[in-house]
Amino acid sequence: MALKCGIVGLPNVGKSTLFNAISNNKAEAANFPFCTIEPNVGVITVPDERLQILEELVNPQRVLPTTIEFVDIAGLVKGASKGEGLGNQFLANIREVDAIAHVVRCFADDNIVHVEGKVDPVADKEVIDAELQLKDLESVDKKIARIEKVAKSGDTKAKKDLSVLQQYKTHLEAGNNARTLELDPEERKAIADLQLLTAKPVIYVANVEETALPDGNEYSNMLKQAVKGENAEVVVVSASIEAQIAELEDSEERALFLEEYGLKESGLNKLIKAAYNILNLITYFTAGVQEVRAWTIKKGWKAPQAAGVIHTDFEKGFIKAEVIKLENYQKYKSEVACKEAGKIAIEGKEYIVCDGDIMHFRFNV
Ligand SMILES: Nc1ncnc2c1ncn2[C@@H]1O[C@H](COP(=O)(O)OP(=O)(O)OP(=O)(O)O)[C@@H](O)[C@H]1O
Ligand SMILES: [Mg+2]
Repeated sequence: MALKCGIVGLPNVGKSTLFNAISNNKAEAANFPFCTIEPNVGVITVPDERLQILEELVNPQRVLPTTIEFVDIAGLVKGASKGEGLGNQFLANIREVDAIAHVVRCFADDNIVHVEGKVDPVADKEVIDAELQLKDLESVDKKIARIEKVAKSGDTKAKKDLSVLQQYKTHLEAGNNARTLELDPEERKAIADLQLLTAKPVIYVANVEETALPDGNEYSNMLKQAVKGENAEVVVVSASIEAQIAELEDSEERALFLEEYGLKESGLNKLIKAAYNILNLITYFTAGVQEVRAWTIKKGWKAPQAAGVIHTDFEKGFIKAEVIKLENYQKYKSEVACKEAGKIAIEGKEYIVCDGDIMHFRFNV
């Protein structure tokens, strides 16, 4: 389950700087399978301190963190929904991602050209939003046209869908993002096939100058204020600082560097955490002498579905799962000791996997 996060924003706001910082990390952490993919996609490992805990206890041959893909998408300009700039291609790229990291310029630096002539994070965000909303309106209108007749003929499902679509239309036309329309999940199914761009979860990345760290500046505060009602996260980073952090090989050096700027963690870490949070993702682990590994699943997934991310056979032939809680593993130090202490739970098909569970699946093929 490779999670994709698209980096979106106006031109020249720091998207590539951020992406390059992220890609550098990829070079440092080459420890994952299938690392060669298209150049505008960076696969990065998700930092997780629990992996170190397990590594010390299990002493495996290798440790494999889970990964996230970041996609550097071309800058968007006014009129993109009508094909300006890279227009449609760019929007198709966004369609494919699970979440959007919307980079907003929050640094004042006269040397860096701003496409709109002045730094105004709220207006900038609205330019991007408006383009995405126009594209979404197009999708909604198309579907309305498609089902209108059926609805008129009395088909109940089409009638219901039509009413939901019309609500989205009104909402989008009023300059709102689809994600802020409050409907129940059942109703929302009417737009599921449309993959609306403004329905995707979003993280706003307030790109500030380094002197504004760690808490941000007047611009990032304006942005935070403006997106309050959106159920979105705002992460304050300085892309230029991230690039410098990425160049440091040594983890101690990095820690010192972060401390210097009053940061507890890198912006990249903050971004990853925000993405996990907004996408409702959790991590479980497998731990054996050959390999300790982290796996990403959605909150609420049952054991067979969770097993399926390792291999489809695990899901199809699922028999049961043996589950150890991390705190028990830490306390008893080994699987054998956990077993003796009665701390391995045998779970069936209905078990809902929890964040941090150490799983061992039994299956037959
Ligand atoms: N936090 C920051 N403070 C100061 N300057 C920055 C900051 N972040 C980025 N910059 C500078 O802004 C300029 C534009 O950055 P970058 O090329 O990453 O933008 P972009 O969003 O990728 O643009 P495009 O959409 O055109 O590809 C660069 O000169 C970069 O060094
Ligand atoms: Mg760029």
